Amino acid sequence: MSILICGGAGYIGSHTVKELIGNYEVVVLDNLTTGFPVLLDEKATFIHGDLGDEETLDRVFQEHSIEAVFHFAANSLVGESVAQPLKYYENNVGSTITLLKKMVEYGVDKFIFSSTAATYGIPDSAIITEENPVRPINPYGRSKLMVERILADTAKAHDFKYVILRYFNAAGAHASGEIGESHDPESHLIPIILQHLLGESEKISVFGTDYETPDGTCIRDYVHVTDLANAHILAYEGLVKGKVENEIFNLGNGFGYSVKEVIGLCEQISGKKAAVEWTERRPGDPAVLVASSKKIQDILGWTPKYNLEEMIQSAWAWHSKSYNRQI
Ligand SMILES: O=c1ccn([C@@H]2O[C@H](COP(=O)(O)OP(=O)(O)O[C@H]3O[C@H](CO)[C@H](O)[C@H](O)[C@H]3O)[C@@H](O)[C@H]2O)c(=O)[nH]1
Repeated sequence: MSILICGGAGYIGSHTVKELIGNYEVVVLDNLTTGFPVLLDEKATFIHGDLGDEETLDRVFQEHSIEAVFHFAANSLVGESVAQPLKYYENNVGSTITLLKKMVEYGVDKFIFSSTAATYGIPDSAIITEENPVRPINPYGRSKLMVERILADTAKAHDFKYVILRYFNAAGAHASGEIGESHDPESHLIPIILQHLLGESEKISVFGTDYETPDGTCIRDYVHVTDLANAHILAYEGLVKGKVENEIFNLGNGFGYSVKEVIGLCEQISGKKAAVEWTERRPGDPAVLVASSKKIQDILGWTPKYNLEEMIQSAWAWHSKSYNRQI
């Protein structure tokens, strides 16, 4: 039996494939629009295709004995989702419906879904639990929340069970140094800072300095991508063993760092100084997002192993090695 990884050539998907290989057969489905061939693991079977395409899915489910699906494939940029909402609803919601229809048709009943802290919107408590109200403030968050609702309905109607993982800010690179975080164009804070420190850009921009936070910049909860990857495997094994069914879990380290603090740590680890431009707020950004991950710790025994310094160290090792490579 194999696990199907939709989006296995992307950042979090590729790190999860690395953790699965050796213990599980892995099939990766990716259309390579935001993923990179260089992140693909040669020990996994790769299918280049779109999960919104029924014929591709027929082929995947007919040719492979799929036991479960981990679904990472999505557009995930808050700013872009505000400018191009229909792209987000079409890809993140529409294509997922096609995938779910085919899973039901072929009797594949286990689903691990990549959701996001963006479903909470502007939280009314400093630390966010799964009980917090979900009021997303951008189309990206709304698209993920819509899928969460669709999963609940699907599980009521069909032989189908799921775990939803709401990630906070994924960061860091694999310990092997073989894979790491990259987007094209780069959009995420830590790679933007590290690429700048490697001389790829003249300056970095900090979006907003007037938030209600101690230093005025946004606070986020960063969680190592390998810790996220391991949470998927625990969730899947929990479904198999009947320990969990149709649950939602936050994934974060429980500590908030401001944009200024992240820049400071990157400077410290790289030994280089950043040129910073202080600019306007970016639409769709809440001031503070920090997770309580107590629920997944209690139920599945997940504990994050890496702190922010280690995330940046691993990311710096990967970027220093690979920034010249066309990825
Ligand atoms: O050049 C930059 C890039 C980012 N930021 C700031 O740095 C923080 C982190 O920004 P990222 O773009 O790295 O991450 P987000 O918090 O916007 O988004 C992340 O968390 C979200 C959940 O809140 C979603 O899951 C999303 O996919 C994921 O990338 C934000 O305050 C952002 O405004 C800057 O100041 N300058």
